[in-house]
Amino acid sequence: MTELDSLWETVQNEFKQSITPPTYENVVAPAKAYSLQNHQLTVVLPTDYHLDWWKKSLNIQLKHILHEKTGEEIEPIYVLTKDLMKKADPAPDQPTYKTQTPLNPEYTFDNFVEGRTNQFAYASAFAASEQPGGLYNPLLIYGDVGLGKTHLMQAIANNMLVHNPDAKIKYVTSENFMNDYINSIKTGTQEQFRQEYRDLDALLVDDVQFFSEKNGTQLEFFNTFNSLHDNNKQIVLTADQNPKEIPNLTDRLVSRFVWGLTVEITAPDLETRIAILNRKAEEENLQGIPNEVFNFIASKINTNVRELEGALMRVRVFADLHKTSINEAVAREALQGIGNDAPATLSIDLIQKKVAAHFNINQSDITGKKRVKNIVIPRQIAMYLSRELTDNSLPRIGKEFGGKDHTTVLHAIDKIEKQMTSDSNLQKEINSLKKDLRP
Ligand SMILES: Nc1ncnc2c1ncn2[C@@H]1O[C@H](COP(=O)(O)OP(=O)(O)OP(=O)(O)O)[C@@H](O)[C@H]1O
Repeated sequence: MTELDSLWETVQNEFKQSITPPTYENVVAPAKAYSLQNHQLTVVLPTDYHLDWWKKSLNIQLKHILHEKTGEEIEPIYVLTKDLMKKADPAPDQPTYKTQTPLNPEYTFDNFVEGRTNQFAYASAFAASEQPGGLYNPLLIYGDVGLGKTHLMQAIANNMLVHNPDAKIKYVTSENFMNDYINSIKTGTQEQFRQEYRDLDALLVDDVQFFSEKNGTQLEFFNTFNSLHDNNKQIVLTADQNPKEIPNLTDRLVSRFVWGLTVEITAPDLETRIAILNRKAEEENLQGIPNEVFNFIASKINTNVRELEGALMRVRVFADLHKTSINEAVAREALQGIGNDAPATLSIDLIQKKVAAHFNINQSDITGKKRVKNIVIPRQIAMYLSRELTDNSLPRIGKEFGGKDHTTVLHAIDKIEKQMTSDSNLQKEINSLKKDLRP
């Protein structure tokens, strides 16, 4: 039994205990797990009726069980058997390189919340999808885990398919690519492999940092890349860091990766996190959640959007189990020990001390009134961090900065946010302070 089979058996057993026998027999038992890749579990279902049922009534619980069993936030994707057959279509005994991960239809530009830290990536991805093979080729999106790289990458594919439903698009992880390549060597079917990877309108490869040290695969990918690029076919790549910093990637591959446009996504700021939570609640049909709940979750989970979604889901399941509506107290209880406990432990005082030490000035300068540049900027940064890393209100922050008005705080936050979009050194400095404050 494969790991996936055994996980799916556990999942089905969990459902068995919580739903009625007829629902189990008719809806859960016929569902099969097809693949688990890239935090996405593909579940294959026989009919539209099953699809509807899983999406509307079992989705949340499935996510919850998967999280409990694996410790990870896994997104289920539901596909119909007939659609999967169309996609895979394997001829007997013949390896096929079409066994790509299906696209998640929910990963669209419409479902993506734009904010300061992902705006550029969003705009570039959208432009690439409107004019594939054009200026932004390849488009490489890089950033930490769970910040929306795969979402944007698949949104490109989904949008290309809206314009041209026959477009030949392949979405794979770099690991898939390597496995296909190795398989083709083993079975002497390299020609078929090459044809299938090169006869595409767009190739999307997730997590190219995985190519590190895999020299044979790098060479094969280099050739695939050149062939597609020479024919003006769109290439989209993601990585967890700037390709120039990925160890053991050949220079020529790195130079190809950065040929078109390289864009970074960084962790969303507080406002974007709140907007994302609102959007997710809407998508899940959760109505009437008070704003304090969104504020609380967003200040607790401040790095990874996947975890942000997971936290909202956890609060929802917790409220369901306790048969209560979602409020701040419920959210606090449900998320105990999850994310950072910044609101409780990280004080404005500590932020001021750290920022002062970092810039070699006194804490009294930070809270004081001096208007010289080498003090004003650290002061504004400290205000910005107090808003980002704690759940203190603007008036409260103003008070702790020597009794300043809340509009002064707002102005400082605004200024730092704007400056960060054009000044990557400032961005790095603030990220390093954040890490220091919350290791
Ligand atoms: N700005 C956003 N708006 C809406 N949803 C988002 C946004 N950013 C991320 N998400 C959601 O967060 C989850 C994680 O995103 P995604 O899988 O694209 O991250 P990633 O950067 O590819 O992570 P990894 O490196 O782990 O693969 C997805 O469900 C995605 O839809």
